Amino acid sequence: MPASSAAAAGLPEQDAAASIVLPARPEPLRLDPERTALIVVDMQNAYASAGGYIDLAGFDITGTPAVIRQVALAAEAARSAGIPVIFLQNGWDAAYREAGGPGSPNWHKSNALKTMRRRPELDGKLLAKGGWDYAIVDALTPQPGDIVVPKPRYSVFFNTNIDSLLRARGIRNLVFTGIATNVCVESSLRDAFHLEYFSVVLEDATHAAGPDFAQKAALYNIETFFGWVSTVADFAGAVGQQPPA
Ligand SMILES: NC(=O)N/C=C\C(=O)O
Repeated sequence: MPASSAAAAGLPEQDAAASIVLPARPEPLRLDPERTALIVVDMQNAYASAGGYIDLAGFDITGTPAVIRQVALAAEAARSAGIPVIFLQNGWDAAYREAGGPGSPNWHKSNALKTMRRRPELDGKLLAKGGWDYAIVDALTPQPGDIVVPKPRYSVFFNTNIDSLLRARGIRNLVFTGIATNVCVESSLRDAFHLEYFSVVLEDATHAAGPDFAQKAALYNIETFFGWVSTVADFAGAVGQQPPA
C-alpha cells in the first residue's frame, strides 16, 4: 500500500478487500476497486454531438470531442481493472409522457422541451427513446458487461433502479464522468453523497452546459462539499496498479 494511504480519505481501510489511493482534491481518496463503479453520465448525441439537443438549444459544445476521448480512456481503464462501467441515458418515451406536462417543473425548466416548443419541427426528436439524439455516441457504445440505466430526470437516483444495482454489488465508491458537470453529474453526485456513496469526478472527462464559470462552480461544490475531484490519467494510473481483472 502506498505511504500516502494514511492521509487518504475514503472508506475505512478495514472495510476494503484491497485498496488503491487515487490522487484527488482536496485530498487523496482511498478506493477499493471491488467496491467501485465508473459512472458515465449522459454521453448521448443530445449532449455531445453537433446537431444534438444541447447544441440546438444554444450551449457551447466545442469541448465535447475531447470529453468523449477522455471518457473512453476512463472506461477502458475501468474495464481492464474489473470495475463495472455504468452508462446513464437521459430522456423520455417518444410521446414525452415521462417528461411530465405543465404540472411538472421539468416541463417548465427542460431546455429540450422548451427548444421543441419554440421549434415545432423538432418535436419528437430531442431526447426521445429510440431516436438519434437519445443514443449514446458511437465512440462510447456500451460493451458486453457494461450496464445502461435510463433516467427521466437530472439525478440518476430518482425513479431508477441504480441504488439497488449498486448495493447488490457492494459498491460504495462512484467515479463520475460525462455531461453536464453542473446539471446531471452534479445532481447525481449530490444525491450519491446523501445516500452514503463516496464520489469522485474526473474533471477532464466532464463538460458543463453553460459558461466556464458553471464548470468551475460545479467542481468547487464537489471538491468542497460533496466529494473529490481527480483526472482520467490519475484514475487510469491508480487502477492500473491493480492486477488485471
Ligand atoms: N445530462 C445533463 O446534464 N443534462 C442537462 C440538461 C438537460 O438535460 O436538459
